[in-house]
Amino acid sequence: MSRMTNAPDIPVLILSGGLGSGKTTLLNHLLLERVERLGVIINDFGAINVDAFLVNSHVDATAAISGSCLCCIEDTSELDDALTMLAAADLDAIVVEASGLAEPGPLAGLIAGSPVRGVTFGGIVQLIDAAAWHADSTLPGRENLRVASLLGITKTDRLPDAASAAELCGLITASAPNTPVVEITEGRLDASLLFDAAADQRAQPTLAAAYAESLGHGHDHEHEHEHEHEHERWSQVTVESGRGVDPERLISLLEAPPSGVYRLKGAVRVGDARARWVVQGVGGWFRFTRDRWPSSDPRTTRLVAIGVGIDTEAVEADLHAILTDATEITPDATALLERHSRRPTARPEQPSFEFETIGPAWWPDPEDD
Ligand SMILES: Nc1nc2c(ncn2[C@@H]2O[C@H](COP(=O)(O)OP(=O)(O)OP(=O)(O)O)[C@@H](O)[C@H]2O)c(=O)[nH]1
Repeated sequence: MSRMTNAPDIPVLILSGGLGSGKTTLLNHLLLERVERLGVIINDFGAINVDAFLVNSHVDATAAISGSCLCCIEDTSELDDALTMLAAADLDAIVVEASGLAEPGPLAGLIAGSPVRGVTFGGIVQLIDAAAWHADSTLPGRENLRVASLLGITKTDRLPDAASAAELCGLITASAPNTPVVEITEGRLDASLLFDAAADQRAQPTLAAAYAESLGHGHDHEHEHEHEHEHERWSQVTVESGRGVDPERLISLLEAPPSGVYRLKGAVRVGDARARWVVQGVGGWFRFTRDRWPSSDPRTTRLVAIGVGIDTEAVEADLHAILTDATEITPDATALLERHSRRPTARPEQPSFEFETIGPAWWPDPEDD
């Protein structure tokens, strides 16, 4: 349905947070709840937009921008086109899922200064991965925290105790005293908090407007990038194939990812099985869940590995080495898959299984946990 001409501007919310911090999980939760008519723009750093394939099919309207972080695109026409397309749809809100390497401030500046009619900047929800913080004590920079309208701490279930969660919350609040902080487990956020943040954002001038001003957005499409890009150190390797994967080799890759690889994600086919196997590796953990291929997808295996200082040729060879043309799955392989996976469940008390990897030095020493 197209939008009435006198309808209010659609708020555009930015969902940001480090690699694997839980953005897609939260977005899928919002889409499943179906409390609002949502449009989404999914930005992924990889050449293949794996996230676009992992976002729930209940989305009302969607656009994907791949291959770079939105915060550092020089030509904003792809973003403007996506916003123009979504602005014409009958939506309550648009969520931009930023890549895990994007900087929220400049991205907010892009949205706040966008010349597209019918949309308005609706705030930033910034996720902080408690497990990543516990592993290496790093937090997003103060500016990244302060520009957010809502801060969400994810994966507190992986912290050793409640005191660690309180310590993390205290550190965040010290950096951004005026920003509400909530815990979000397995993506379960009360959607009204998100949309209230958007409403507040519209009611008052924000840091985003200052970013828009400093970037010169709204005046022309080409702009200088003065902010430092943390992600220049990161590289990615993708594989996309009509072939399936060998379960044993896949599990071995997840258990011991190539050196420097922090994030490994995608969806794979195993033999001729009709199930889709979603692969999620973050830091020292991996998850492996079975769901269904969307009807629009011809069961294509897609994997992306992202890391620092990785030997991209070697990683590409490692990803290709798990592919196979075999259509039969042996009983042993089936048992292996079953042992490592759980069907996704709507019941919060039954989260899907997670496994700790025996990965390289990047990973926290299990003894430290
Ligand atoms: N234990 C635990 N795992 C979580 C939680 N939220 C998300 N995860 C898992 O974290 C992994 C990464 O989640 P995603 O939602 O894909 O993270 P993302 O931020 O979209 O990842 P990128 O787009 O690659 O940056 C998945 O295996 C999720 O199931 C949580 O609260 N607790």
